[in-house]
Amino acid sequence: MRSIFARGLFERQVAIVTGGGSGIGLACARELAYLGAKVALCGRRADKLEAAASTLAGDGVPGDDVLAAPCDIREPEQIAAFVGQVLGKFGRVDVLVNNAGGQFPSPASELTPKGWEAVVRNNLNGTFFMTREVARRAMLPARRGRIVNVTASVSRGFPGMAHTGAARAGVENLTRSLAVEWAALGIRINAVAPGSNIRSSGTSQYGDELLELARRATPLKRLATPEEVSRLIVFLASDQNDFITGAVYGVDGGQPLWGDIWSIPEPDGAPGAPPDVKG
Ligand SMILES: CCCCCCCCC/C=C/C(=O)SCCNC(=O)CCNC(=O)[C@H](O)C(C)(C)COP(=O)(O)OP(=O)(O)OC[C@H]1O[C@@H](n2cnc3c(N)ncnc32)[C@H](O)[C@@H]1OP(=O)(O)O
Ligand SMILES: NC(=O)C1=CN([C@@H]2O[C@H](COP(=O)(O)OP(=O)(O)OC[C@H]3O[C@@H](n4cnc5c(N)ncnc54)[C@H](OP(=O)(O)O)[C@@H]3O)[C@@H](O)[C@H]2O)C=CC1
Repeated sequence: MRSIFARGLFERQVAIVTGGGSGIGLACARELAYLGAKVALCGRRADKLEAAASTLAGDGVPGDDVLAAPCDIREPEQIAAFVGQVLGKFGRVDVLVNNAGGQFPSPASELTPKGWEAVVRNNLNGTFFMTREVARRAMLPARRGRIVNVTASVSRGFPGMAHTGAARAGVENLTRSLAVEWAALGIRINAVAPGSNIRSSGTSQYGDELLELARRATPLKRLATPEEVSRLIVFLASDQNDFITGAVYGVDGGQPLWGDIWSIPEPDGAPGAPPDVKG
């Protein structure tokens, strides 16, 4: 089953999915296209985008309904050029899924200014500049639009990846601010926060061992698929969602509610054991 939603839900609509070349973004692009949207995908690597376009063609999506073009969301000029391409080809943007993102694990004390900035630009600045560009050039003039920001489950902090935790928390707060600023202008904006327990091209970079730790730390005791994240994004991106804005939803099997998500090494010199409290 490609979608739990009725075909035609996105008929005549145009959706941008950043990071649509793989994982959760590709699952969203496939589902949106299946439901009738014309889709525009971006990412940094052309080969991933070409493979994604072939996947969509294999799904039966007409080539004219797909635009896949490189764009590094850390670069505002590239964002402006990409949005220009989308408007040139399709003439409108109804849906924006800010899914592109990523980081690298590092103890906070080892993060260099360049490394910190790279990740904040990737996850916070890129999301804001893409949103601003699409809003100004398409959604605000049309007085309609649905934006979904894909963040990460950071409500308990993100030890071992403080840069991305801070950036994702920034996106969540941005989501609330824009929801109010643009409420009267026909735009709804929400965030979806996957746990570290989604089996995707993204988490495969961290290895099976970390995924197994995440599975065990998940009350539902399994990993999820990108499609299970996509269906919530797609609902929030649809016109059927009119009354939800400024919300952040976890798709995480209850993971933030219980136990260690993963272990990070004890810092040098830290006491290895809890204090003896016997009296
Ligand atoms: C703990 C438990 C975990 C547990 C982990 C479990 C988490 C699961 C939850 C999350 C899942 C996902 O997000 S899934 C998605 C995962 N996918 C990704 O993360 C891939 C995307 N990430 C990236 O592209 C990179 O991390 C990012 C930095 C953003 C962009 O990389 P680039 O190579 O373009 O970066 P550059 O601009 O060249 O590099 C800038 C600087 O960044 C730093 N830098 C870049 N890569 C680095 C690296 N691997 N290790 C150290 N430092 C690095 C260096 O200081 C670089 O400067 P120099 O030293 O001068 O070069
Ligand atoms: N899978 C999971 O469990 C979790 C995922 N997430 C988040 O969900 C989102 C999707 O992740 P997932 O599908 O798993 O992982 P992927 O790594 O498959 O997806 C990330 C996508 O973002 C693109 N991307 C990364 N940086 C940039 C950039 N600067 N400009 C444009 N595109 C970029 C990548 O393409 P390219 O390399 O070609 O640029 C890639 O297609 C990400 O934001 C991720 O951090 C959060 C928590 C958990």
